[in-house]
Amino acid sequence: METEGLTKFYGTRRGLEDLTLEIRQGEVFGYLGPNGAGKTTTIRLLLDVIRPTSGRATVLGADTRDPRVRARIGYLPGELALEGRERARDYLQFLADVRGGVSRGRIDELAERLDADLSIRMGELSKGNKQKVGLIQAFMHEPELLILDEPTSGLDPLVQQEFLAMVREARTAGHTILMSSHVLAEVEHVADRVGIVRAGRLVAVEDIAALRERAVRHVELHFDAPVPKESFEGLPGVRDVVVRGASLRCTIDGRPDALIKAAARYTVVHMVSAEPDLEEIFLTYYSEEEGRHAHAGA
Ligand SMILES: Nc1ncnc2c1ncn2[C@@H]1O[C@H](COP(=O)(O)OP(=O)(O)OP(=O)(O)O)[C@@H](O)[C@H]1O
Repeated sequence: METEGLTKFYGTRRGLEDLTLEIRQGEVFGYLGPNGAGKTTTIRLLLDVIRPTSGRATVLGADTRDPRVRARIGYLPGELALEGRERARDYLQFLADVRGGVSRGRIDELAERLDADLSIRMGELSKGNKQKVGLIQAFMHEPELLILDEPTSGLDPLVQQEFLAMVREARTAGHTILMSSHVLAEVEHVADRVGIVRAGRLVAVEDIAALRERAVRHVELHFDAPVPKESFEGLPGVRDVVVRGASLRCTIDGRPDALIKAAARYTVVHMVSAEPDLEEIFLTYYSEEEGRHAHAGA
């Protein structure tokens, strides 16, 4: 998937401006931004639901306007309009018959994995069940490209885990996944890269692994005897050092290497290291001036 200078104005209102982005085959790309940032606008442009004011986009090697490309995409819209008296299973079966390419038993298999009740009438589905039906129709034909707008909204944590497993399986099959969210935590365990969009502009594209390496980490070390604070002060990437007797607390920016090597001179009896807080770095993108973090060659 590739866009070049992709721009959409709704009258004078900016939806998306000058998006140049490439998403590689077989990668999971997290598309992040607060409400109104332009995520849905981007997705609608990729699906040719709306047409750009300027710029261009290709998906699966074809122009977005090529009608043949749509069948190779699985799409979960942000707001699903599922209504009526038809039962969810009949609706999904109808879609499967129209689209083709859905193997026998696939709908039931996905429903079981997501714990979806397909006997319910569409108009009576809860928000969570609606989302599950939306996911089933997006995944059922095992599309080469999955475009998922806020896929985890309304799902409980267990179902979210199952959904992430489905995303990983799609990646293993060589498929490409673009998923939007306004929360990094929803995508960080599965995405290879994230793009951050704000007020209609892409402000950063980051490798999740690189982001994790730069992330802030809070660490606690317990020794078998009191340690001198001086041994730990001024170490590269180590700050906020507090020593109380045989315990040390500090914050690490990025790699813990210098701290580990300094600690190795003493006897460490216990260590606590919190998960790196990616959210902390991520939020700085929102408070920075627009464009300051712009990376070329996304
Ligand atoms: N049909 C429309 N007519 C006019 N303005 C629109 C339209 N759709 C979106 N916009 C505007 O374009 C901007 C981007 O909206 P978009 O829906 O793409 O954001 P988003 O990142 O998907 O946010 P959300 O998470 O709230 O869906 C917003 O300022 C929005 O008000």
